[in-house]
Amino acid sequence: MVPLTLAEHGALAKGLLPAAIWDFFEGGAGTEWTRRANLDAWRHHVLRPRVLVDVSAPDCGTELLGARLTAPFGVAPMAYHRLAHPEGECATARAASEAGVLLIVSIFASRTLEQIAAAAPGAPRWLQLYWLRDREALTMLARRAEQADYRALVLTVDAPKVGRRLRDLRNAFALPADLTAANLDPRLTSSAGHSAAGRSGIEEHSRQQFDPTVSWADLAWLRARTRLPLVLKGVLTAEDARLAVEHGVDALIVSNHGGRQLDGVPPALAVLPEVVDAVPAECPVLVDGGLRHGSDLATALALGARAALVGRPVLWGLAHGGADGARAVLDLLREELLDTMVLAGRPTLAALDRDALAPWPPAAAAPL
Ligand SMILES: Cc1cc2nc3c(=O)[nH]c(=O)nc-3n(C[C@H](O)[C@H](O)[C@H](O)COP(=O)(O)O)c2cc1C
Ligand SMILES: O=C(O)C(=O)c1ccccc1
Repeated sequence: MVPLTLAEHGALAKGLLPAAIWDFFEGGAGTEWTRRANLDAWRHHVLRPRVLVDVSAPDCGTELLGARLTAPFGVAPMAYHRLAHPEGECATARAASEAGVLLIVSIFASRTLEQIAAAAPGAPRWLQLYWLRDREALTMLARRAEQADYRALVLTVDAPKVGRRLRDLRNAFALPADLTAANLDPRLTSSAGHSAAGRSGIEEHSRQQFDPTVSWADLAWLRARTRLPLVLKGVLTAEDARLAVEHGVDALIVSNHGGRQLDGVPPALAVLPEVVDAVPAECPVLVDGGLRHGSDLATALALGARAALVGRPVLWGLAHGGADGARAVLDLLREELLDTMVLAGRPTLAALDRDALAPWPPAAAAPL
C-alpha cells in the first residue's frame, strides 16, 4: 500500500514498531486531553476560498532566519530517532534536506551532531537544547553546533521536568541497551536501559540532567556563549512572549510539546493569535502540535505563524521507510499545502492571511 495520508503512514509504522516504542512516540501526559485537543484544534477553523484567481503557479517557498525553505515547515525536535530506524537522525536529515525543509535536531539525538550534518551538508538545521545542570556540556554543545553549521539554538522551556506519561510508566519504557544520547556523556542515558516496573527510563535520566532552577535571567548566560540566533520553544502565553522579546530572543515556537508535558493546557493553535499579537512583526512565530495535513499548515499560517513544525508523522515515515519514508511524509505535507492554496484561490503565502479563515461552527446569530 502506498500511503496517501499521514494517517496511513502512521498505520504502517504502528504495524512494524514494538508496542512500547509506538507508545513512547504517540503518548502524551496525564489523561492525554491536550494531546487529543492538538489533533482537534484545526477543526475549529474553516477556509474561506476565493474564486477566479490565477492559481497556475502556487508558491509556498519562504525564508526563515536567513535559510531558504521550499515550504514553511520543518521537523520538530524529537529524541532518539534510532528507535524508529537504525540510521536514526542521519536518515531524517537526508529526508529534510531533499524535501527542502528545516530540521531541528534534539539534544537527545541518537546520532552525533557531526554525523547528522555530514548526512545533509548545507541543509538548514537548528539544534534544540534543554537546560542541563551541566553547563559545561551546554557550552560544548553550542560550540559544536556552530562548528557543524547549525544555524540556531532552540531552548525548550516547557520541561523543567518530563511530564507524567502514563504509557511509559506502564510499559516501564527503557532505551534499548545499544542506544544512548549520542551527544551527551553516554553514562547519563545508558542507565535508562534498566527501568523498573512502573517507572520510565526517560523520566529518570532526564530528572538527573534537567536544571529546574533556570529562569529568564539565565538566558544572558547562554546568549554570551554563542553567536547563533536563540529560539524559545514551549511558550503558550502573551506574557511570556513579551518577556522573550525583552530578553532578546530571535524567534518563538508556540507549542505544548505534543501534549507530552502539562496535560490540560490548550492546543498551541488556540493561543497562536495572542502570541503573534504580542510580539513585533520581525520576530517569527512558529507553531507545532497535531499538524496532520497540508490544510492544517495553511490554517497555522493564516493565524500568523511564519512556519510550523511536524513531529510524530516524521517518525512514522522513518519507521516504515527510513529516509525515503520520512521524505514521503514531508513531500506529502508540501503537496497538500500547495493543493490547498490552489483550491482556496490563495496561491501565495501572503494570501493566507486572517481573512482566509472563519471560525467553525460559525458564531451564533444575535437573537432578534
Ligand atoms: C517521541 C518524541 C520525542 C520528543 N522529543 C523532544 C525533544 O527532545 N525536545 C523537544 O523540544 N521536544 C520534543 N518533542 C516534542 C516535539 O518537538 C513537538 O513539540 C511535538 O511532537 C509536536 O507535535 P506532533 O508530534 O503532534 O506533530 C518530542 C516529541 C515526540 C513525539
Ligand atoms: O521531550 C520529550 O518529549 C521526550 O520524549 C524526551 C526524551 C528524552 C529526554 C527527555 C525528554
